[in-house]
Amino acid sequence: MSSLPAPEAPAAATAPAVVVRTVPLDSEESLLAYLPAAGADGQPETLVSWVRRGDGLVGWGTALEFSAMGADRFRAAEAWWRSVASRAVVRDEVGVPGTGLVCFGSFPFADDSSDSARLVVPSTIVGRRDGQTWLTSVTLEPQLRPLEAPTVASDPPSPVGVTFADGSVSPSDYAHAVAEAVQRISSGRLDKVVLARDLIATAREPIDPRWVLRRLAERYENTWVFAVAGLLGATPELLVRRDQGLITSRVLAGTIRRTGDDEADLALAASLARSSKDLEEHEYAVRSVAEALAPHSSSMNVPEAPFVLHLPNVMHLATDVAAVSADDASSLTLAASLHPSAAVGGTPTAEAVALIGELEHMDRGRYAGPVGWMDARGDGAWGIALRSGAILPDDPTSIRLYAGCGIVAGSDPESEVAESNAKLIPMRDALTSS
Ligand SMILES: C=C(O[C@@H]1C=C(C(=O)O)C=C[C@H]1O)C(=O)O
Repeated sequence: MSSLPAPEAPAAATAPAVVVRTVPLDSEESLLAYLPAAGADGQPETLVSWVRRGDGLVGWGTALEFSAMGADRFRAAEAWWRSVASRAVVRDEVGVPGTGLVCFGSFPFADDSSDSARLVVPSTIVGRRDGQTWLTSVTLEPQLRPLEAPTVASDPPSPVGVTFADGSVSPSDYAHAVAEAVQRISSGRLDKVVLARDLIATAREPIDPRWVLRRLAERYENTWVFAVAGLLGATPELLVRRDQGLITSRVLAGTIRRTGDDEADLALAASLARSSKDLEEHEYAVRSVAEALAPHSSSMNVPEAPFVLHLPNVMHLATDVAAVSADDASSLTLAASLHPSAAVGGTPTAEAVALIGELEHMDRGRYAGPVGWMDARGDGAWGIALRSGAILPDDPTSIRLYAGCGIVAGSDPESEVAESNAKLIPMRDALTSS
């Protein structure tokens, strides 16, 4: 009888035990102001952020990190996190979602991406929820140490001499891909596919992510401003949040560009809310989220009609789905079961993802994948990494920006190029304006 291969060592045996302490912090300072400048021991990619309207989490330093690739990346990350959480010694004097042990994560969109999923446990975290601020420290030392209050960092320098160049998909390549997708949709093989393109921005000096994050937070208050392992952005789309038994998701699909004239924009918002092309695109996205959450929920509220979400650059049809959690699936497990939603993949999912692989000619990396945070209880929030860019790992002066659009039977290639340009505005402006 041939012997079976030895089972893999359980991750719990390898994840080191961390000591975690959370204390209240008396502060009204903006969270992003705490992020330290990159230095010899603080490379820019160790900064993490998940901030909206002043609340959220920022962190720096790396106590632990994990990476995984391929189709198994979510499961591997979840297993690692459980092992870390089970071995952690935690003293939490605040006790709300986001205190105690917390990781930040970012996942590639595609199973075959050459990029890897990352989970990071920062050594210092400053968080705020409903005006209550706290400080968390994570160490590998067996002793609890007294915590030092974090200091407000100096203002980050603005990027200098930024130029933009086509990435792997030029606007005309993109228009061709959209036209081809419309044909495939007309031939009945699928209903919707989301196609994306990229742009490379290059500065004269390494880009300070803190500059970008501050600009995004100032201008895009209806978004979550995120940073994980060099991926930065301001996403208006919440894939899923689990907060003490309540599950929520903000689904976006259906977009119109803003003109800058408030009255004209109101008329456009009304036309978006009536547009059958956009309502159809939106319906696919809402349905994909409701179906994926159903097995984990005891009751769910899906509003019948979307509202219009106003951002400075675009307006979207939006639906907030709410559900009561029926099992102990963590926020990451929920995010994994929702990914890729029809907002960034298409309908049906398998056909759409295959068509993206065929027509897009680009590795999305972690763009359009889940990005967010999770605590030791599994509560957390995961956005879809949109309106974002990834600092090139081997060239910190450059960042690859991405934008995509949902394509349905009625889509027009030139309008989709224009829509993708509008979706690039937040990151372009954050890199160029003073
Ligand atoms: C794919 C992106 O955005 C998604 C596509 C949308 C659309 O096509 O209407 C709207 C919001 C997002 O779900 C992006 O910003 O890159």
